[in-house]
Amino acid sequence: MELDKMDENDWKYHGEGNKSLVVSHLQHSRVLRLLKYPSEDAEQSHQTTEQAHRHIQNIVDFSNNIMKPLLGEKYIHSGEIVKLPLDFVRLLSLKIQQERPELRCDKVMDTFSGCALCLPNLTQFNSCHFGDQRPPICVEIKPKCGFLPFSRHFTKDCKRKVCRFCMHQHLKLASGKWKRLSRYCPLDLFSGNKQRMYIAIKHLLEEPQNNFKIFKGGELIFSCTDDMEKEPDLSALAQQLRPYFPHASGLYNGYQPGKAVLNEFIQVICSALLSGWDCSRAGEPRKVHLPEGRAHCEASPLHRDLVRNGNHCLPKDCVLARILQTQMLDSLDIEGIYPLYKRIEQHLEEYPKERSRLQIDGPYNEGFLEKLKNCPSEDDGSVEYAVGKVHQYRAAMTAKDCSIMITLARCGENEVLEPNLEINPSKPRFSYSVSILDLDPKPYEAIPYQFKLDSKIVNYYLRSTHAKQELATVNRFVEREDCTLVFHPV
Ligand SMILES: O=P(O)(O)O[C@@H]1[C@@H](OP(=O)(O)O)[C@H](OP(=O)(O)O)[C@H](O)[C@H](OP(=O)(O)O)[C@H]1OP(=O)(O)O
Ligand SMILES: Nc1ncnc2c1ncn2[C@@H]1O[C@H](COP(=O)(O)OP(=O)(O)OP(=O)(O)O)[C@@H](O)[C@H]1O
Repeated sequence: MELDKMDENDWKYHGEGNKSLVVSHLQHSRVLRLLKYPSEDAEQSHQTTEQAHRHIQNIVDFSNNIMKPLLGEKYIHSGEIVKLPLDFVRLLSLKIQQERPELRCDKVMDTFSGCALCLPNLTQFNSCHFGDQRPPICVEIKPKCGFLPFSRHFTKDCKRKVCRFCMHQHLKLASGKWKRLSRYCPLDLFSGNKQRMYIAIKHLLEEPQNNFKIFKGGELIFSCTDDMEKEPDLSALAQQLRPYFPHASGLYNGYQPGKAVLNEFIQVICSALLSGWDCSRAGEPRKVHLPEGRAHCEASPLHRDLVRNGNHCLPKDCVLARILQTQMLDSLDIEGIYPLYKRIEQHLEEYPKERSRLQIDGPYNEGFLEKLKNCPSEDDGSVEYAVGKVHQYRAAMTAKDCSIMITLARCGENEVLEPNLEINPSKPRFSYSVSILDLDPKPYEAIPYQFKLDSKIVNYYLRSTHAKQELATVNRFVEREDCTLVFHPV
């Protein structure tokens, strides 16, 4: 990429989240990830070139030096900072504006600094591939938090029974963020149990929200649409996927072939999520077990027996296990972290110069990782303990908000693959690559906001489920009253 010859016509809109916007190159397998600002005060709130550069450098450092050792080198592409010509960025911003989804237009792309992150396009296969004409399929999953927290600091018991994602759904529905409740439960996806994982992915397909996307040849073909009332078109998706599962189309003698295609597709995703074990090592892969009682969410629509009696563990090196273990660095929950945050704030009031020694705002280097890893297991009342726990919490928060990209390519019929590239020898042959993206550090200053949000989510969940229970009781009572009238004629 020649930075002095950048042409906006070589790039197209690819996607965006809350904090960044991504464009992809038309020929090369690269993307640019640019920062975003709230549109109402973009002129005032934008960062100087130097600040934006520092911000993106922090993202790269956090990804490289903190998240990579925790999640595993092979899953992570941290990218490199590039300085783009401002004319190019402004023209690019104008070019892509009409393609942006309405729900993201409360923010504008950074056209002031010229700084961006250049990354491989993970929706495409980077190695030249495999004699098959079909373009690669890429599945993006934002799995969210996969365990029930445990902490003696809880003020509400329901946090031990219902996971944060399922509780949050009620608040999101009430605030109008989404129009339907998702039946997806992260604890099912992270269970390692194939039946539970299958159903979790099925629920993501039925209601993708911002947790599930599919790309074909780098183009988005399935996600939540701007018209949130509209249900996802699974028949159209099956049609798109049919060429990858020719065998499935013939199943059931043509009866509901779309279902057979989606069924096989889900199984391939499950296999990729559970893969990662080095086949060359002898013996069975080591497993990660969640402590009993922390892997079952009472709000999951799955049948209790399936959840309680199945086999629930993850192969140790699979992407889900690595993400889950990092999420579980949050061992105190926000209710335990908030008092430690206040301890740090008090300390910094007295000794403001300590901010840099304690690496509150970075740098995200070996020193930061040491503080995170060597945090004492018991609270000795020190600021060092508080800082270690807060650093752990922040890495865990990043892992709770990251996304997994699984890129799949069909192998040509006579292809000979390296053994760890093949998913399931008895099924259609796919090679795959699994990556983790969006590993930005979560700001230390956001802890008070997270504390308030947590209590809002829990209180709203309790109110809305109690209201429903009361309504159900009243309905039952009214039904009984109806019966009384029938059986006691006047
Ligand atoms: O708080 P949550 O769980 O709602 O997560 C936020 C996400 O909402 P979600 O629930 O996934 O729809 C939210 O995603 P959306 O903008 O809703 O797609 C962001 O990822 C946000 O992170 P950041 O502030 O941009 O760094 C996320 O905030 P963090 O809590 O990870 O900082
Ligand atoms: N390297 C990549 N290759 C291909 N697509 C990418 C890449 N990085 C990001 N994307 C796409 O761009 C979208 C937005 O990127 P990203 O999730 O990093 O944004 P964000 O603003 O940080 O998200 P969040 O809302 O979680 O804070 C992703 O959902 C993904 O579809």
